[in-house]
Amino acid sequence: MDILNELGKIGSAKQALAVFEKQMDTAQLGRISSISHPEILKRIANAVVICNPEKIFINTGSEADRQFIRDLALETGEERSLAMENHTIHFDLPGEQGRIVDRTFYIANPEDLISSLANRMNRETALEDIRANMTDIMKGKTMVVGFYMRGPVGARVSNPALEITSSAYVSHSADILYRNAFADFDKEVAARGHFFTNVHSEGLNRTKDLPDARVFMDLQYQTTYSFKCTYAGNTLLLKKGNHRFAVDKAVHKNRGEELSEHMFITGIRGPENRVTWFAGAAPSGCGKTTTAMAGDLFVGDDLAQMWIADDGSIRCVNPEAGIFGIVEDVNQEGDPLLMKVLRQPGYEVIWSNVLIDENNIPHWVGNLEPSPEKGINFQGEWHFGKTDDTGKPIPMSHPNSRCTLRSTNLENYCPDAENPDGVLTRIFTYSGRDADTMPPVWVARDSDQGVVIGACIVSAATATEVGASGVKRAPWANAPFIPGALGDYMDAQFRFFGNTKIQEQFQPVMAGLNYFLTDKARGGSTSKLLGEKKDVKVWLAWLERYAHKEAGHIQTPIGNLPLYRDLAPLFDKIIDKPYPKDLYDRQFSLYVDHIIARIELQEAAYAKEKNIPGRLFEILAHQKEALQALKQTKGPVILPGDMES
Ligand SMILES: Nc1nc2c(ncn2[C@@H]2O[C@H](COP(=O)(O)OP(=O)(O)OP(=O)(O)O)[C@@H](O)[C@H]2O)c(=O)[nH]1
Ligand SMILES: O=C([O-])CC(=O)C(=O)O
Ligand SMILES: [Mn+2]
Repeated sequence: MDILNELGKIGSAKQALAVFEKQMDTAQLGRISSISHPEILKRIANAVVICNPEKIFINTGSEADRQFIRDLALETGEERSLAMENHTIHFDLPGEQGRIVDRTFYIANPEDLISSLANRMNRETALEDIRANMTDIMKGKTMVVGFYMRGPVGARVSNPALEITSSAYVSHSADILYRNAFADFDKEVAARGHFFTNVHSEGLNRTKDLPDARVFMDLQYQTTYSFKCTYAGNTLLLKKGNHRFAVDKAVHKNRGEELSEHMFITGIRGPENRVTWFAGAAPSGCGKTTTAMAGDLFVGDDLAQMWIADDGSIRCVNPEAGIFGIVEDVNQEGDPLLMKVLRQPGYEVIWSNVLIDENNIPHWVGNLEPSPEKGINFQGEWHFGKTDDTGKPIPMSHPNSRCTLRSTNLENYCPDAENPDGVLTRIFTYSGRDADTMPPVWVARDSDQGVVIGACIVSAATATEVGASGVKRAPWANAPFIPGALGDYMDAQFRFFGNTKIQEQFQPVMAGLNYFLTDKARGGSTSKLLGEKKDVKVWLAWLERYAHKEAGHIQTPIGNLPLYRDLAPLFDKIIDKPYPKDLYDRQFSLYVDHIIARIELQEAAYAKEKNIPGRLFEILAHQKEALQALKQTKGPVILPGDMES
C-alpha cells in the first residue's frame, strides 16, 4: 500500500491533471505541462490533495524562480535578511536544533529487515500518523515543487528526486545544495525508471507540536514524509532521507558494484601537479567538511556515491552541489577558504541558528573574532552570561548551527564535480572523534583490512543528533543511514572494495584518520588535542605519497604507519611548521591495551548482529594475536621506531 496514493487517491495522469487545473494558475499549468511521466504527475497531485496548499509553485530553476523562492522565504518569515547582501538567517525551534532521531522511522511491512539501530513503524500505523498530521497541513501556504538530480545529469549512480514542501527555506536550501534539473527530469526518470519523492511541511512551526514531528522513509515506494519540523537534516530529505534510499539500492540492488557513503570527496595535488582523489567517512560533526576544504580540489563534503567504471577504477560523484556545514570553530586560522565565502561580499549564504547582533551580522562560537555582548540566537534574546533553566550558560551559537552555500563559491571548487564520469578515487579514509586510542593515520594492508577499519570507527557524540551523548560505535560513519541489516552492508563493502574488476593500478588505499587524540591520552596533563586543524593537509599529503609508493612505512598489527623522516619534510613544506620527533613518538606509539580493548568491544558488538561476514572476525582475531605477541617482547606502549624492521 502506497501511503501517498492511499491518502490522495489520484491514480492516473488524467486525474492528476484535473487536480492541477483546479489548483494551479495558467503560468504554473504551463510549466507542469512539460512533464509527461504519469508517475511524476501522480505523486505531485497526491501531495496536493493531501496537503491542500493555497498556491502551487513549480520551480524551473530559472534565476527568476530562485528569486521568487528567496522572496517567499522572507515573506513567510522563515528567513530574515542580514547586513551582507544575499545573506539570510533562519532559526529552527530551540528544541529542534539537530536530527530528531527518536521521531525518525522507516515505514516497514512485517517481513522487512530493518537495521537494529533504527526505528520502524508498521505501514498501517504510519498511514494513520501521516493522515492525522498531513491532511490540510499546507492550508494557506504555497507548495513549492522542485525537480532535482542527486548527482551530475548522466552519471551512472545519480538519482532523480522531487522535493515538495511548503517551506520556502527548505526549497531555498534545496536550490543551493542540489542540482535543479527541471529541464532534464522527465527524460532522466524515463531513462532510469525511478525517482525519489519527498513531501514536507513545517505546519504551524510551534514548539508544542514538536512531539508530533516525524520523519518517515518508505523504502518500498521511495518516498519520504516529514512534518512539524524545520531543521534541514529533518526536512530537506533530498539529503539524508534519499541517502538512505541510495544506500539501500547499493546494498540490495547493485551489491559489489556500487556504494553510497557518508563521505567527503576531495583532490590533493602531489608532486608535478598530479591529482589524487580521496573520499573519506566521518560521523556527523567529526571532520568531513574540514577535510574536504583541506584538499586542493573540492568536490563534496558530506555524501559520495561510487561505482566501478569500465576501466577498472573506482569513480565517485557527489549527490549534492553545496555545503550545509557546521560553523562552530570555523575561523581564519583553520578554514580560510570557507571564511572568505562567509565574511566577504558576493556570495549567497543561508545561516542557521547562529547569533545575530544589532547590526545584523552573524557570530558564532570559535570564530576567533571579537564577540558581541548580546543579540538574537537559536533560543531568542541572548546576552553574554545568559543561563538556561538548569543554570548552564547558553552559548552564543548552537553547536550545530550551520551555513548553507553553493560549492561553486569555494575557491578550491573543482569543475570535475559535474563530470558524469565522476572522479577516479584512489584513497578512502575513515575517522571519528577518538580521544585516546588510534594514531593520526594508519593504512590497511589490503582492502579487507580497510573494510574492517570502516567497520570499527568509534566516535564521541556531537550536537547533530538531538539528545545523543557518550562514545559510540559508528560503523562507516553511515550507520544512521543504513536501512537494512548491518551484515548485508558489510558484505557489500567487502565485495565492492575486493571486486576483481578493480585494476591493479587503481587498487584502493584504505586508511584510518584520527584528528582528536589528546595530550592527556599520551602522558600529558591537558585535554588539548595533539594536533591542529591544518595538520590535516599533512596527513592527506602523506597518504598521497604513500599511494604513489613515494613514502615508506612501518608495518604494525593494525596496519602501516608513516615514518618520521617522511612526515617532517611534509610538515615543513606544506604548512611550514616544525614537527618535533617527540610529538611524532607520542602520536604514533601504539598503546596496545587500548587497541585490544577496542578490538574486543567490536568483537562483542558484532557477535550480537546476525549475518556478519566471518572475514571481520578473522581479521580482528589476527590483529589481536599479533598485538599480544608484540606486547610480550616490547611492552604495552610501543614506540614507532621499535617496530621498524
Ligand atoms: N581541532 C580540530 N577540530 C576539527 C578538526 N576537524 C574538524 N574539527 C571540528 O569539528 C567540528 C565538525 O567538523 P566538520 O568538518 O564540520 O564535520 P562533518 O563531518 O562535516 O559534519 P556533518 O556536516 O555533520 O556531517 C567543527 O567544529 C570543526 O571545527 C580537526 O582536524 N582538528
Ligand atoms: O544531516 C544533517 O543533519 C547534517 C549532516 O550532515 C549530518 O548530520 O551528517
Ligand atoms: Mn553529514
